[in-house]
Amino acid sequence: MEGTVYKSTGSWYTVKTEEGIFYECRIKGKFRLKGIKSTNPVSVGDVVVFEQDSSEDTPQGIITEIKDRKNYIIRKSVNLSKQTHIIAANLDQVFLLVTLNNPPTFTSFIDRFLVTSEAYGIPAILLFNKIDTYTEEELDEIRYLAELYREIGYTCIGISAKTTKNVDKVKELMMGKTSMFSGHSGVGKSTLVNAIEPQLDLKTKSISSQHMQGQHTTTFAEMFDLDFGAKIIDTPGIKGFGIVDMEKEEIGDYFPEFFKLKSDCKFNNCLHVDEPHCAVKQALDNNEVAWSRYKSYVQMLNGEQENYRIDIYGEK
Ligand SMILES: Nc1nc2c(ncn2[C@@H]2O[C@H](COP(=O)(O)OP(=O)(O)OP(=O)(O)O)[C@@H](O)[C@H]2O)c(=O)[nH]1
Ligand SMILES: [Zn+2]
Repeated sequence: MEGTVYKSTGSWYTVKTEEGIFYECRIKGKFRLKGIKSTNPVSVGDVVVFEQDSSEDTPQGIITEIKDRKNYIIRKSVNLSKQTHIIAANLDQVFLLVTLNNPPTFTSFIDRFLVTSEAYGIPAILLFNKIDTYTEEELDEIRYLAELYREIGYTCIGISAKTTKNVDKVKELMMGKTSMFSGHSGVGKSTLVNAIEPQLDLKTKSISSQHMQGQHTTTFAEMFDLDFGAKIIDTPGIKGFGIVDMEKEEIGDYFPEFFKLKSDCKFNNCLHVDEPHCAVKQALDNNEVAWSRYKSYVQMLNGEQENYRIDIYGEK
């Protein structure tokens, strides 16, 4: 039988079949996954093959195979430094909630998030939340940012989770897909999920309480079916989008507007810093590339671990 993992609690996995039946499954033996040392072989969002265990009253099964993932997000395991924990797999898209203030979301954070999503291969959408609270000046800033990121190719929507302004547009984008919401604490993730599906009572609040963070508690992601034919993956206690180790030469490739120009740089391994005849720097001088983006890029390039390798889960 085949199904999708909706929940994992360490040794048991809740798997839903296409017929809509939930099975509690375990893993037989050890799964080796190419290239990643993971503390959990199977994660929420995985499509798995399992054998039904007919000896039990409640539907149970044994997972025998994991189908290839189209993508996955990870976090470093806290105590086992070389190990990673796969938080979720097979996401169709991720929404980043952004607010200008309360809390402030800086472009460096947005850019780091977008680079990570590019590296993961997960399309990202920017939701500028709390538009009901902004002054005309602040709205101008939002419009400026939205235009900047639209130009690069990212979908941007101004919303109010509180008044439900444009929440229907978010739902439209979610239909038929598996999504995740990210953003700093207080940007309105729970409020938005509530506006989208009031019946759904996410545990985000209780589990993500501050004292749990930073400890080596394992956070269990969970997938939920929404009434209008969408799925969301909730990751209690996880605010960010994880870590991707990347080489300096790769970083520029995850800035889509830089990547487009790269073939016009004189050197094919151009880092767009001091090299002569660099198309990115040229575009920057012509105001065709945003300074804030270039600044984020240089920050990430200059590598200080905290700039891009930082584990932004549970960030404060
Ligand atoms: N005015 C206004 N307030 C909002 C909006 N969205 C959320 N809020 C408020 O912002 C505060 C934080 O919202 P939450 O939904 O708890 O934020 P969160 O992102 O889930 O926060 P964490 O659970 O800490 O990650 C709450 O007081 C909400 O009522 C909005 O669109 N407009
Ligand atoms: Zn260059």
